[in-house]
Amino acid sequence: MCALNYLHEPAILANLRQRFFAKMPYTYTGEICIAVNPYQWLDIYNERIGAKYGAALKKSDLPPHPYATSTAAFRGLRMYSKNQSILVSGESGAGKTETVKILLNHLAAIAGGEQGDTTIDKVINSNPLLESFGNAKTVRNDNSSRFGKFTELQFNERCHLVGSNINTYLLEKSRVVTHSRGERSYHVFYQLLAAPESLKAGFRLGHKSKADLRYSGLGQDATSVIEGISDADRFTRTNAALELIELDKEARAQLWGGIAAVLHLGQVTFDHVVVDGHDGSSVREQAGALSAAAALLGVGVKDLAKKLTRRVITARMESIEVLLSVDRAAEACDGLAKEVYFRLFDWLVARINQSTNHPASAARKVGLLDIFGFESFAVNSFEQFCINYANEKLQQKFTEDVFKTVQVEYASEGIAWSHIDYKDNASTLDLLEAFRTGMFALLDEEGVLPKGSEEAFVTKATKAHVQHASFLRTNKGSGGVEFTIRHYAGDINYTALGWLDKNKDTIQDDTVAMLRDSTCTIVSTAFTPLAEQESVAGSASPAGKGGHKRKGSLMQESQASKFKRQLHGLMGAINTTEVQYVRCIKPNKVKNCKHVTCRLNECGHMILHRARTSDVIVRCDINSMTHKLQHMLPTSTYSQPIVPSAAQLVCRVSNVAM
Ligand SMILES: Nc1ncnc2c1ncn2[C@@H]1O[C@H](COP(=O)(O)OP(=O)(O)OP(=O)(O)O)[C@@H](O)[C@H]1O
Repeated sequence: MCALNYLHEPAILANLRQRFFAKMPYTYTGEICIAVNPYQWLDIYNERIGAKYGAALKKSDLPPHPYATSTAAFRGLRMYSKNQSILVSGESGAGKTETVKILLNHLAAIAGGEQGDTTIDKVINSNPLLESFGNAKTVRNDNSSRFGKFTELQFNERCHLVGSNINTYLLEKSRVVTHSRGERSYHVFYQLLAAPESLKAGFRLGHKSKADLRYSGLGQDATSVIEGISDADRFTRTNAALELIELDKEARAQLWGGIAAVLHLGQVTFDHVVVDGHDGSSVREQAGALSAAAALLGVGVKDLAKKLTRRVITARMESIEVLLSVDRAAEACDGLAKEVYFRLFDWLVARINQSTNHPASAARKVGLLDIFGFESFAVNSFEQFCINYANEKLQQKFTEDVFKTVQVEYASEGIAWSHIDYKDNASTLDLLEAFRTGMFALLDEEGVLPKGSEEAFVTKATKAHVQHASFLRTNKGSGGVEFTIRHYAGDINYTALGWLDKNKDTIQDDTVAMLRDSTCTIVSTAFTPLAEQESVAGSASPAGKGGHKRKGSLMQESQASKFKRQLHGLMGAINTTEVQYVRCIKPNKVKNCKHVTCRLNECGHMILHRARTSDVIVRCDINSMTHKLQHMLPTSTYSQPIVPSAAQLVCRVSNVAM
């Protein structure tokens, strides 16, 4: 990119586009590797090519490739004993997860393992295993990771790969109970339902298919099948991977039992009842869904029914039971299903770590970050707020690394340089995370008030930040719960509806206690606070060696505080390392290799546009538009501007040779 005659947006786009069609998906911008998802498996990932990159003396000797990034990280490790991180970013479907796998496989190949050690196999196979539990089909990606992941690869003194430790972030809980049309829930549900009938019968799912069950059957149509993937085959693969991380038959049965229990919870329905003159609800136990869920979770059926239809409120040392309406009971049931799934996922991550994490032999580390990109939807909720906060943090790190350090270095070495103007997002971050007055703190504060509301949260935030350049109150609709944050990548309008509940998002303490006392070891461990697990580390307890922290609900940490804490931990870990960047770009929305439609936004971020095959939509500065288009596409004709605005212009360019 740096070798281009004109380094401006259209030239960057044209370069990437040309290379994409020439089957060269990778391009360097300085040290950064830009990866345009090729949407076809090119013959550029194999041992021979990997070895060539591993042995290359100079990066420029070979075409751009993520292998060069992993090689640079490995060299930093071996020659300078410096821990490394590779941060892979991009929007959903841009290719982050596949890129991380390419990097991981290459690092494993060039480092090698100790003779007879099966750790490398476990480390590599833990990826598809986690994908089964944490990935789902979405409209944007057939295998979309619904969580963030930081994998620390551990190397010994001889730089052999000896272990790994995974930290995960923000699993999308809501997907367990609902998903949009054309999407699916987590892969494991479909894998279990495609398992042999004899096995399914053991989980009381005999002759049940995905369409028969509420959680897996939502929005069923032709798109709920993933092209080229057999759920039955994947079930076998997932089981083999569970075996590889040393989960015995009993533990595997318990884990699948937990997944089946979630599906059964989705089938539980409630009837209206009157108890002592008060309205309440009771479980309609026709199809045996509740008893199946209770048996698989290892709890009493009466106890479970009670937890779903009543709530215990403690005030001034006194506990009273409140009956739940049919709607509230159904919500409690969905809440339980989400929490069980979330805790099982967390348990699995810890179990993988138990099998692969060898901190005592880890002299050095390479961290691989695969985290959700910036999100902007028609309605942006709490999840987008957290995700975009994470992206602000990473952007700050990126800015510091790329611009600040270069400037400081140049100045200290007395090299003449012209001032580089870049957007510093420190004040936006302050708005979000400041102690007491930051948006997260205000949300937490509102959440503990007896009569707290989202409207009051937005009103308080407006009062506190009315002067802040990155905060805008949006006064339209939604009962005063809208506000806008001026992020580095653009303005995002948030709707705070339901945020107080989402921020708590825990089930009742007495329900946690019931599951902690489960006769099923995995369920019981999953609901036991980490500190307690450590003192009773048993065969199904992953706490012994895992670096994964799990908190008991009794600690009542809000989701926002937990995510903030995790993110600070992540940034702390990254800050102690030398960082390499891979920026992934999605070339089109139709997930194919013959199409590219993209634009850069004001901050230089690639954004998609739906367009006809022969169209390219270009967004650029109004003043230099003509010059840029002519430079970029000299043989094409372009139409009159279709969306003029003060600062920008979007126009459609036709007749572009493919
Ligand atoms: N290097 C590659 N070669 C060929 N196809 C690829 C490559 N990278 C990604 N793909 C294709 O793109 C799809 C989406 O990639 P991937 O799952 O890595 O995206 P992602 O950025 O991790 O998305 P999400 O944020 O939704 O998890 C893959 O399932 C695969 O079909």
